[in-house]
Amino acid sequence: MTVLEDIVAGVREDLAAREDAVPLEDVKRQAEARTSALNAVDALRREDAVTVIAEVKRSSPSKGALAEIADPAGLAADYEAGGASAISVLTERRRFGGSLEDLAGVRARVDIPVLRKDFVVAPYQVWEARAHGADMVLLIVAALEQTVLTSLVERIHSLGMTALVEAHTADEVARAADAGAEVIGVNARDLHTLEVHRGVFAELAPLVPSGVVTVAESGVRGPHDVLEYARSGADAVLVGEALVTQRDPKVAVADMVAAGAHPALRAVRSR
Ligand SMILES: O=P(O)(O)OC[C@@H](O)[C@@H](O)c1c[nH]c2ccccc12
Repeated sequence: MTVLEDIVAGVREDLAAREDAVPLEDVKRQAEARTSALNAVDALRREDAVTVIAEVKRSSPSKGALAEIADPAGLAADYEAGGASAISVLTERRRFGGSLEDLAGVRARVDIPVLRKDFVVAPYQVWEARAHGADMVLLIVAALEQTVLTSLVERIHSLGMTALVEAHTADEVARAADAGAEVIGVNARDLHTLEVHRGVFAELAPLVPSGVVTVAESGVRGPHDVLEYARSGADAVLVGEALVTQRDPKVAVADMVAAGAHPALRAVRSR
């Protein structure tokens, strides 16, 4: 069993328990009571700069515990103040220490789009995301059959949200595009082995259809990596570990945002 398969098995067990506890009809009612989702595509695509999606993540399967994060909403507010364009909230419990409460708390605190970062395999989780205020939902191509992927993208879009569809190979980029993704993430981390190869982004970014927002995920250590991903064609970068482990996350985000707005990038981005 790969790491990804192991995580998804745990997610399915937790999902079954929630489905028993809260009927889908109730989740739908909560989702419908929410104000409309924010437009994540507009927030992430900027003519003149690479945008930063800052992540709330307590631990990870590769590194174990990263940060306590007693106040996820406060951390997200710091990210927003530092200039982040969106917030990613891990809601997976077993390996990442997250929850849907974290998501709702962050949503209540910031005015920028919020991503539910989890291993979404069923429509129930998409309704849950909206019920807890998500504007964006992550879908991992490697974890989903194509028909399921396509129907989840449609469900996310029909609820007014944006799907961030994550790929790690050329074939997965093609599948993400075929599924109707408006935002495609290239994850430098292989979720089967957890190895990070930053070069994967530069290799795959040219395969993302024009007009689709391109997100570079994982492995950003600081502003220089933001610049590097930007030069390789990223519209946005998604950063977790390098932010949650900083003493001053607001300053850390601001430094990355500044790197993404570097004047030298304008020439690259206008090509
Ligand atoms: O902490 P990093 O290396 O900055 O990575 C952030 C993000 O890309 C990573 O958390 C991630 C990317 N895809 C995922 C899928 C599930 C869980 C987590 C992830």
